[in-house]
Amino acid sequence: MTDFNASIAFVVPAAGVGARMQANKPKQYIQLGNKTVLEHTIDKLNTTIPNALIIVAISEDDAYFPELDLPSNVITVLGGKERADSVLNALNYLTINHVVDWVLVHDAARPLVLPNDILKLISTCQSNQCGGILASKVRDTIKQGSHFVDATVPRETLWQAQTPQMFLLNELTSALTNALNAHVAITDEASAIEWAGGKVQLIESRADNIKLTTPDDIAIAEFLIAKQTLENNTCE
Ligand SMILES: Nc1ccn([C@@H]2O[C@H](COP(=O)(O)OP(=O)(O)OP(=O)(O)O)[C@@H](O)[C@H]2O)c(=O)n1
Ligand SMILES: C[C@](O)(CO)[C@H](O)COP(=O)(O)O
Repeated sequence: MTDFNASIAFVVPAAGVGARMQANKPKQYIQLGNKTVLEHTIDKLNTTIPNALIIVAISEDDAYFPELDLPSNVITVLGGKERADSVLNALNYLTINHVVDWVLVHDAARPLVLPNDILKLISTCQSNQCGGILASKVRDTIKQGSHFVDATVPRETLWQAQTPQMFLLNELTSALTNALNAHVAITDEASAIEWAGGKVQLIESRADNIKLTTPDDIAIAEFLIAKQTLENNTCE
């Protein structure tokens, strides 16, 4: 039975180019207020579990990361061709170099996550001894089609997967390795666990834990980061 306070590490895939953002730099290095997207994201993880190991996967030609002011519990590994490859590189590093039970994978491009939601994910997964993901329930009517509607999809059981996604390190490493070797299309960690026949808990999160993807996401993120900063300062 894993100890309730089993060791935890974070993996942050941050090796993407951010093509859909159409910016002059990878989106994880866009400035939101006084910090970059990645610095905000790392701050949220450090606030959640102070001094937990944070493994950041960055691209080989990343000239921005060395300019950041980051704490000593942040370590980098090389990213890969796809997000899943970057995550697996980090998982393999963790497996070889550290004793970790649970790993939480969180997109660098999701700086708006709230530590309380991450803590809810951690406590639920550790209590139930089952991996899980933050997700938000679909609120709009969902249509399927390309240029015309083919069908309206019942939304009662539809969720939008977010991150962090939390699993036992050995379980996720094995599932992701096997899924990628089988050339399975993996867009999140849960997909690999599902493919391997594992269970994934859905833990409801806020809809504003968005992944910065296209230019219209920036204004939303700037507003929400400023709002969170104001609320944190008011609480102190
Ligand atoms: N080879 C890759 C691709 C993506 N990511 C990371 O995975 C997260 C989510 O991926 P996505 O939003 O798709 O980022 P990009 O791939 O950079 O975006 P785009 O598809 O628009 O290029 C991001 O933090 C991104 O940096 C990564 O570590 N390694
Ligand atoms: C992991 C993820 O953020 C969950 O919604 C999403 O799958 C990442 O997709 P992307 O195409 O790599 O941004």
